[in-house]
Amino acid sequence: MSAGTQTLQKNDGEPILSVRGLTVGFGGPTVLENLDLDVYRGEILGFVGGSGTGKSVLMRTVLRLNARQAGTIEILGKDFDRVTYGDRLGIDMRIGVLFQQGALFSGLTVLENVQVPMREYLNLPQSLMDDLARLKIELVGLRPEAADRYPSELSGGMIKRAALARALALDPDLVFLDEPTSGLDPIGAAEFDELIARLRDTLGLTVYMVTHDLDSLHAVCDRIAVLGKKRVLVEGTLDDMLKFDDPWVQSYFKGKRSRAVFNTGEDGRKD
Ligand SMILES: Nc1ncnc2c1ncn2[C@@H]1O[C@H](COP(=O)(O)OP(=O)(O)OP(=O)(O)O)[C@@H](O)[C@H]1O
Repeated sequence: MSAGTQTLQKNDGEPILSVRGLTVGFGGPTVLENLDLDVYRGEILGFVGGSGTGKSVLMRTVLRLNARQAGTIEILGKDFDRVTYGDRLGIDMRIGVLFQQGALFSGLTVLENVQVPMREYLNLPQSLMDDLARLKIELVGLRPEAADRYPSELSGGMIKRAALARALALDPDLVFLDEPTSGLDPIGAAEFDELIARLRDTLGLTVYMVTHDLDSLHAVCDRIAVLGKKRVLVEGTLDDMLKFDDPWVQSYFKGKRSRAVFNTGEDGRKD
């Protein structure tokens, strides 16, 4: 770990993702600098930070969609810089992603959307892909009829569920969720949180969730990581956040809204 990141809660589990000394920029000032982060197998990690701090850049870099200037990324036990083409394919198949707006293909039905990763990576008969896709659709709590609908015919909550079904198409070990509850009403958001927790428990998923949603952090996240000053300022439990001496972290976790969600007093203690 570089000196800048504080890990207040020691976690003896196995990291499924380990980032060290990561620096990313786009020609101007760097967006991320000397960033360290660990995500442990089986956990739900909530990733927070102010707007524009680089949460999406980090996620995209870990997904190899952005270049990096420095640093190492080890994912599912493989160092990015030392992987063969075959390793990369293997890694990609074990990672699922839910982008912020769902990013479904508008010209494809839900069933066809869920089958996109299957077509890309597997060579299966159509009837088997149909069965598998219907299973995933059921798994995320959509009714069977939703399979034949187009994205424009779905509500916001159904789009998120369909996108999650697609992210789960290849039975991944690790899923990245970019603000999964944004745009959902509080009931829809709470149901989605429950779904994430259930999938983690039943499928043994590891979940990396970028979120602004205090309810989600409280309800389902085992640990939280905070991005600020171009790096992960602190990783740990909610209690660790409440104790961490940084103005942004303090106002985020001890502000009026947080106090209502986390049931803490102004001093951060549980009421
Ligand atoms: N491809 C790119 N080229 C140039 N600058 C970029 C690129 N992608 C992101 N940035 C810049 O990186 C910074 C971080 O952006 P990013 O989208 O990661 O923030 P964020 O933390 O996800 O914000 P939000 O919570 O608002 O979504 C921003 O200043 C953005 O303009």
